[in-house]
Amino acid sequence: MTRPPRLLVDANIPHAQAAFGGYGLVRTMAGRDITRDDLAEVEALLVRSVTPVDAALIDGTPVRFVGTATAGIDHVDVAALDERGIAFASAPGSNAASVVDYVVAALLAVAADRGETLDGKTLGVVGVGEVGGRLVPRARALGLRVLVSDPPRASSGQTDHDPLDLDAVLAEADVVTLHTPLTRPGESPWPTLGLIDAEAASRMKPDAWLINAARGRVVTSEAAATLATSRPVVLDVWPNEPEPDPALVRAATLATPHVAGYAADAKTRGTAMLAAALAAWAGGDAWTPPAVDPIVVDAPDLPTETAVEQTRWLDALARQAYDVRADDARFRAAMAGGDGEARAAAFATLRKTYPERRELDRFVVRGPVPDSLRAAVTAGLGMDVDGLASDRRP
Ligand SMILES: NC(=O)c1ccc[n+]([C@@H]2O[C@H](COP(=O)([O-])OP(=O)(O)OC[C@H]3O[C@@H](n4cnc5c(N)ncnc54)[C@H](O)[C@@H]3O)[C@@H](O)[C@H]2O)c1
Ligand SMILES: O=C(O)[C@H](O)[C@H](O)COP(=O)(O)O
Repeated sequence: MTRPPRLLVDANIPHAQAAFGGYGLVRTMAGRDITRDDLAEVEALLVRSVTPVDAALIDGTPVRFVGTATAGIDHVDVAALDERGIAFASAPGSNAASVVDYVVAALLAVAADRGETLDGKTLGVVGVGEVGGRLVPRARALGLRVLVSDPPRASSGQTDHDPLDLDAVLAEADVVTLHTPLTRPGESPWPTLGLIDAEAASRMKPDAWLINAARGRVVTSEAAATLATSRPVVLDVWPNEPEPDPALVRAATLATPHVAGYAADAKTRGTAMLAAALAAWAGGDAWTPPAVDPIVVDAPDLPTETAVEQTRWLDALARQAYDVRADDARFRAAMAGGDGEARAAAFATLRKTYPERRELDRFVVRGPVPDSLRAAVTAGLGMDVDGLASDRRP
């Protein structure tokens, strides 16, 4: 009797048994701990971003399929897999809506806490793929003027966003938000490793905010630290994960442990994309994720006369669905003490035990939404304002 295929799956990939169990025996383990020895009998390896997959990991193992339930693939040596005829799949766009929610929540939180409005600010979006491309219309609906930079897309005529070069965006943006992959020199004509270094940072407006929810090393530690002394800096990703520099965590305005893409819907979508790829490769039926019900949030009972009040109102609505300040508080507390090893363990634990969060477009608003804010709620936050219309009070 031939033995069934074996699959090794990162324990942070949800629904693993339901989605992959039909293909063989599923074993799960912490992604950071996976070694070559663990793959001795494994045909399919399913990881997230914390498992470097290269020749050293897979050579001498029976692995024939590698999947990563993530958008970023900088942890996978795709050329090495190609050379060995190993099938590869990732989950492009699976968590884009979740990252956009994170950026929107952070923009509103920082503006509201500073008594500012987003209305009329210029947002510079660096990288307009799955995340950046979806962020553009949502930011515009929140009243931001948007400039974009994406040389790879510009050079292939792939964007309708009228891209500028990075310098032009840095010179004009009030907020710069990064949504590029991490690429090293030689991997791309436009490598992003250290894209925002001290020199690039010095070309930003003196009070321009920086948001990095892409990869930590797209910004140098030096640039991040310098910028954080003089303006809001929001960091979800860190140059040396899982051991971020505690001084940089303290200096950041909002600091989170690489969870921008961690909405439950996004993780489930990543699993479903890998299940579909596995079905196409091995044959079989793709897994269908369970349906989810909409969730009700209440229209805040706050004034909306001025632009600053409107930003506060939107922030109060958004944080009922996703509270980025709570993520920040948990992370800050966890990074406040202990040595590097303890902080690395805490970083992993925060991610493993991340509370259930839903994408903003799963929410329906109960109560009156002022006409002046309707577009910001529906197109900016992505929430439904009509789903409970019959419940609305005059
Ligand atoms: N924090 C998180 O939880 C999280 C979640 C998802 C993705 N990410 C990161 O964000 C990155 C972007 O995600 P995505 O889904 O939008 O990827 P994507 O591949 O769809 O888009 C990336 C875009 O960046 C552009 N780009 C490449 N080099 C550039 C450069 N030098 N300057 C400007 N633009 C450049 C590409 O042309 C592309 O349009 C991922 O590669 C991943 O590393 C982080
Ligand atoms: O690239 C991605 O998709 C994200 O960075 C991803 O959400 C990171 O989460 P991890 O794979 O580390 O669990």
